[in-house]
Amino acid sequence: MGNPYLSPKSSEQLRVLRATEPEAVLRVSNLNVSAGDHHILKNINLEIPKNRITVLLGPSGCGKTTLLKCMNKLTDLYRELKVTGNIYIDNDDILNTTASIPDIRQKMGLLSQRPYPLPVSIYKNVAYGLKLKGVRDKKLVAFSVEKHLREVGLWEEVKNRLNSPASSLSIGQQQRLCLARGLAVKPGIILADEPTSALDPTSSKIIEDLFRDMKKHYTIILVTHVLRQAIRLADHVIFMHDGEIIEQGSPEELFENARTDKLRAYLVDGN
Ligand SMILES: Nc1ncnc2c1ncn2[C@@H]1O[C@H](COP(=O)(O)OP(=O)(O)OP(=O)(O)O)[C@@H](O)[C@H]1O
Repeated sequence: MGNPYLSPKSSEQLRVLRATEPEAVLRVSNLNVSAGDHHILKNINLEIPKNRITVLLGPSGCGKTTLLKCMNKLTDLYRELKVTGNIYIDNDDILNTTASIPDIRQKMGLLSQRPYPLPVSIYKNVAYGLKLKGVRDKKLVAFSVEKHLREVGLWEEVKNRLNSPASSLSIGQQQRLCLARGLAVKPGIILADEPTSALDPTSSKIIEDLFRDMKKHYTIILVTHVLRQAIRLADHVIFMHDGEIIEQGSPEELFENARTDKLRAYLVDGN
């Protein structure tokens, strides 16, 4: 029996909505991060839907990168950071698990603001990811290198110079090479921290188009403070301010029907 307060139509709409809602691949529960007296992340609770682009949006210093760092345990590198709470990936709480850090990180590809290719050839950059996965068969490595370079739209541009140093590529190409390297370890989730901020408009568009295409196979969590990029790409939006989640939901809910003054102000002037 349906809820008597809902009209039959909205009850049906809800049923359809629930049936089509993607499952969550990552769940954050009561996450707090502090450095001394500075409470950087304040009781964060969220779910990341599978095969969607989730955009973490908010003014500079609100904690977006720190949240991303918690998700692949990069916070372990900063002894001054105290992290408490739970982050569930595949029902395993990565903040309180016995799984090794490499095992956890293999589930996630990380794309940072600037590309950091390894100081080796284009080929070896992608092969490195496969090596990490334990792939030794040379034919299989060659097949996979091509596959992942194709996946990021780089194959045609580099197929005749695979042994050239990665540093000989343009910054936009290097960013796609880093993405290919990350994809080679078969992550389910891509963490992207302002991945187009160092790129020219053409290279940025290539990355944006890739993300739209990649969400068929991957879950993407994208940090950006470029509002137009968020509007172009987001399926799900999390708006943060001063270490807190202020609003989260669909782009329509946040961009067209903001409920809080903080989000409304941000949408007007980005602050
Ligand atoms: N290791 C650290 N030690 C002390 N403070 C830190 C540390 N890491 C981050 N912070 C502080 O936490 C706050 C959030 O930083 P964070 O980089 O997560 O913000 P952000 O929203 O990603 O900012 P931006 O958009 O400018 O990159 C900032 O005030 C920052 O100075």
